[in-house]
Amino acid sequence: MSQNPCCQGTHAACTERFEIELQSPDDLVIALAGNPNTGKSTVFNALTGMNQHTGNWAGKTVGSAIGRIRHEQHGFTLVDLPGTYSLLSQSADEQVARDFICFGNPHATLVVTDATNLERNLNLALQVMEVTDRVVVAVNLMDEAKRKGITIDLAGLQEQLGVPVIPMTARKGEGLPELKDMLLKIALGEVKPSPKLFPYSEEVERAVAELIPQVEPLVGGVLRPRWVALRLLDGDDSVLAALEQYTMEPPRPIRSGEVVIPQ
Ligand SMILES: Nc1nc2c(ncn2[C@@H]2O[C@H](COP(=O)(O)OP(=O)(O)OP(=O)(O)O)[C@@H](O)[C@H]2O)c(=O)[nH]1
Ligand SMILES: [Mg+2]
Repeated sequence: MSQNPCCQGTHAACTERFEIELQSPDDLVIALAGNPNTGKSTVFNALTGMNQHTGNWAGKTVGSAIGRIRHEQHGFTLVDLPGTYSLLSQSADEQVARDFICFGNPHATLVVTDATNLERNLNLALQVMEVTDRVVVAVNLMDEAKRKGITIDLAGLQEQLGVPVIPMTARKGEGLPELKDMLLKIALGEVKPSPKLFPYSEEVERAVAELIPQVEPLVGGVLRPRWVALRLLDGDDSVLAALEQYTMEPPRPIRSGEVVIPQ
């Protein structure tokens, strides 16, 4: 099974940093990201039913939900991240989403998008694709798009992004079986997406190329040097602090803050 390089120890050690307890060390961890109001929680609830609980991120007031499912004899732990427009760590929500995708070592990240607002939503998807290859884009609210007369070239989108695109109407459960199958294939490494990263201006690309050799020894093996170089050019060095925080010995997990929703 493919692992992120940050997972030098066990996979559980990675998720413990986020106070997420895996039921089994073989659990496949899936992160759910997306802009606010795109139906993330609807997808999450449709997948997990009531088999979920809320968790609090260490030292943060931001809540998240953690759910478990079984699919094709594999256990999945799903982490519903706060809705964000970007991963640029300008808010606590964005920082939580960024940190989990970067350091929580999910086996796959699902980006839920709104079919009626795709252009704006793809911004986050493109940012996630800069951090990890293991991405699925769900185009949700397909019923709303149809109602508004919006048609989406799904095959063209998939081709241009280089990652699997799954159309969904989560409210009616449409697209869920296809989504589960794709998440499993990516988590097991049977499908290896090749995100097509969009080049920045010549000037930015030149600066990135100059920075990469300096960034690589600091972050190589854990984060993508290109992505870190882009963050530093943005004036955001919080990613380096996060790197230090999450690559230290994991703290002993405290789970007393978790609220279990009765089944
Ligand atoms: N028509 C339609 N509505 C949907 C669909 N999926 C979700 N919704 C509705 O969209 C609204 C937002 O859904 P949520 O699941 O709460 O969205 P979210 O992304 O979790 O929202 P935040 O957590 O607030 O960012 C709700 O009213 C859902 O019922 C869908 O496929 N079709
Ligand atoms: Mg939600």
